[in-house]
Amino acid sequence: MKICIVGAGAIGGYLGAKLVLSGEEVTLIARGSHLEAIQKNGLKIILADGSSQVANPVLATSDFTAVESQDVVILAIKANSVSAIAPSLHHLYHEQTMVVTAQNGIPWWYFCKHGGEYKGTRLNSLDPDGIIENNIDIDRVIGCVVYPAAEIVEPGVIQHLEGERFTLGEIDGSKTERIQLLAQALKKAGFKAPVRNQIRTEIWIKLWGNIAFNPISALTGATLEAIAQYSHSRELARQMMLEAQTIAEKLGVKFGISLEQRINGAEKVGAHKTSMLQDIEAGRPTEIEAIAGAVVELGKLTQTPTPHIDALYASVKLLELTGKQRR
Ligand SMILES: NC(=O)C1=CN([C@@H]2O[C@H](COP(=O)(O)OP(=O)(O)OC[C@H]3O[C@@H](n4cnc5c(N)ncnc54)[C@H](OP(=O)(O)O)[C@@H]3O)[C@@H](O)[C@H]2O)C=CC1
Ligand SMILES: CC(C)(CO)C(=O)C(=O)O
Repeated sequence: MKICIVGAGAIGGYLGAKLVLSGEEVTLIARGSHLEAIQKNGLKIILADGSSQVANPVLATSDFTAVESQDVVILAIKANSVSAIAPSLHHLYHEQTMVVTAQNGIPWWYFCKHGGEYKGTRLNSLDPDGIIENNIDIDRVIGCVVYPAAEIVEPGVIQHLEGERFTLGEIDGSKTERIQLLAQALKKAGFKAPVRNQIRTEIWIKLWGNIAFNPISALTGATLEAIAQYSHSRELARQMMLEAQTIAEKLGVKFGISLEQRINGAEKVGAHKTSMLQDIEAGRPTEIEAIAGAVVELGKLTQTPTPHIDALYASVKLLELTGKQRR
């Protein structure tokens, strides 16, 4: 398959490198010193057991116009970067090209093909001007939930920490031939790629942890393990997660695991800095809108009070703002 990874960073780089090594025709879109290092030396992944491999893609570029049409485009840029690249994606399309959203948070397409009273609602926190919706035909979209944890440790080098699962789902829940082909390619590359008919449930289960742990870590500098083990921050996480659960249940989602199991799952990842904390430390914008802003918006839509999420959302937004002022 011809697969283009848009944003070959921590997750996209890990995914892309293993797909290259399994024999897929992979193009990587990256930029800056990371792109230069990939072009010069290939993309190196260091696996959790300390071993490493170098993958040489068909092409590594920052220029969307230099890429030929693809069977699969995997969006592995941060959720807050999608609107900037959406108008360039048409260069990568043929008629059947799939677009896989490999990101944390509520995706911009959440209410597309959804049914019920909120059918077709566009979330302003995610796609205020409709740029994404207008540039990514919804029939191309495949939902994806990212479970691995990884980091760019130096330009051209990705450290994989743990996790192999990329859960997939058509957004209307159907089991299509195209999604099975995609799942097969991911499995051949060594990933777990279950195909689910309720991808929004999977998205909420992942987000359940991110909505609490990512903002708390961004504000305090604490790791997942530390937040889960200190009783007051564990309780704060629980309150945020209860608010999110109430909203999700009003939208028809049924959580198959308990809140305590989800917190314990995050704790087991260990002394890991969340991606939001990594963004704050690097002075980058965060994914606060996809992870918390969208949930605040969904709270208003479903008339669900979200006082704990609101407080953390406001604080991370302020941190971003004052961070920018300091730079
Ligand atoms: N890292 C992790 O452990 C996990 C991440 N996730 C999720 O996965 C998604 C990807 O995160 P992650 O891999 O950490 O992010 P990274 O920042 O590591 O990777 C994204 C890459 O895309 C590049 N990029 C952004 N815009 C462009 C552009 N216009 N042209 C070329 N390159 C571009 C970035 O470059 P630059 O740095 O210059 O902006 C960066 O290298 C996020 O939604 C995240 O929440 C989910 C689970 C775990
Ligand atoms: C913490 C982790 C790896 C898993 O919950 C994550 O999703 C993030 O850092 O954003």
